[in-house]
Amino acid sequence: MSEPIGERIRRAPKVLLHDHLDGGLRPQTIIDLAPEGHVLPATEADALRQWFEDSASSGSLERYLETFDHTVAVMQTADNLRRVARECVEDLAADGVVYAEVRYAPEQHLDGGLSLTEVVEAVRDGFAEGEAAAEADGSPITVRQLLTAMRHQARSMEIAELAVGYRDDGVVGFDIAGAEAGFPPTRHLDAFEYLQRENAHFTIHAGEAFGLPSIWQAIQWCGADRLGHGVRIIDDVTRQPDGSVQLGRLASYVRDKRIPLEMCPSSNIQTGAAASIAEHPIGLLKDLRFRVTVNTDNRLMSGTSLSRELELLVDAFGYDFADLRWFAINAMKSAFLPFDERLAIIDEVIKPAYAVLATMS
Ligand SMILES: O=c1[nH]cnc2c1ncn2[C@@H]1O[C@H](CO)[C@@H](O)[C@H]1O
Ligand SMILES: [Zn+2]
Repeated sequence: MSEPIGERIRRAPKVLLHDHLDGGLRPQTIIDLAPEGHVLPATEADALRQWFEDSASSGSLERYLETFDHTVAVMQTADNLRRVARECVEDLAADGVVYAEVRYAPEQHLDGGLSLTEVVEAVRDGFAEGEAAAEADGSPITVRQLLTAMRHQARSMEIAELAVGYRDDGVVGFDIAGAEAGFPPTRHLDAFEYLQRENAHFTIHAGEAFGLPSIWQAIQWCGADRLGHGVRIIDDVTRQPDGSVQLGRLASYVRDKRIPLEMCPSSNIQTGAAASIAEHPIGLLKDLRFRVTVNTDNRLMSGTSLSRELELLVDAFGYDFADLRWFAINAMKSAFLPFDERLAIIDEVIKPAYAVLATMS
């Protein structure tokens, strides 16, 4: 009997560039670690899991982000951060992810008295523990940190400096996240200019809850290497009555320069950035050969995994393992890991595994 498609997708090596540490906790861990006096919306794991998914599905990014109060609250000590980081790596490895960049905002983890460097080191240690456990378990994975600054706050320069300070110690890049409307990327221009002078890498959440101006600023003012979501680039793509497709100047630039789009289908449906998986712009953008990658965003809030996101796309667009290989290689090419390490994963892990999978389809 042939193996179910979902199981084959899970076993295929996958690459994840956009996953929030504070958006991927196990419900039981939240219950275990909730501090005295913090009232959770549910005290049983399945009910809590459901609450996150329901509450994050309002159609508004702002309301979606409110759910993070309950995850960030349990990530305020070094022990807790280490556990959450270790479990994150274990969960990704079990899902067949071989390389991941996991992001979080260090400035949101200081309420228990930790310093910014203590936060980064606790996550680093948890990732290392998770990598060791996955290796022992026969599912090796490499995980690196992206440090996020919250776009409504004013600590981006400090967080950019932190990212550069830890660039040889598990941190490969920088990001800004949070409510997009009203908080344009140029608000943090000094941080982006600093990172460019330091030859450092960064991605920017843009084109999710706000449209083309946000994407344009992220690329042309701030110099983003990648776009977090970037889904609204579709507003600069026009289908003519004869069925042909025309790209505007910005969309052309993004495609010509091979700027990676970190697309997160389920998350986009929950925040209203896309109507359904079948109508998600990823279908057309992939056909047009944009540098598309597939991501989870927040596994807890979306009740998802990278395998599940891919399976949804397989169902909606009829993708096969050649397409999944293309996504994995696109993502690995777009990673902030040094080139030689990226190449090693592509040549030694991804290509051999998909060569076997292709013969099975
Ligand atoms: O899709 C998103 N768009 C914008 N911000 C987000 C998204 N998902 C999570 N965060 C924000 O990023 C912080 C650090 O991980 C989270 O606390 C959340 O506020
Ligand atoms: Zn995100």
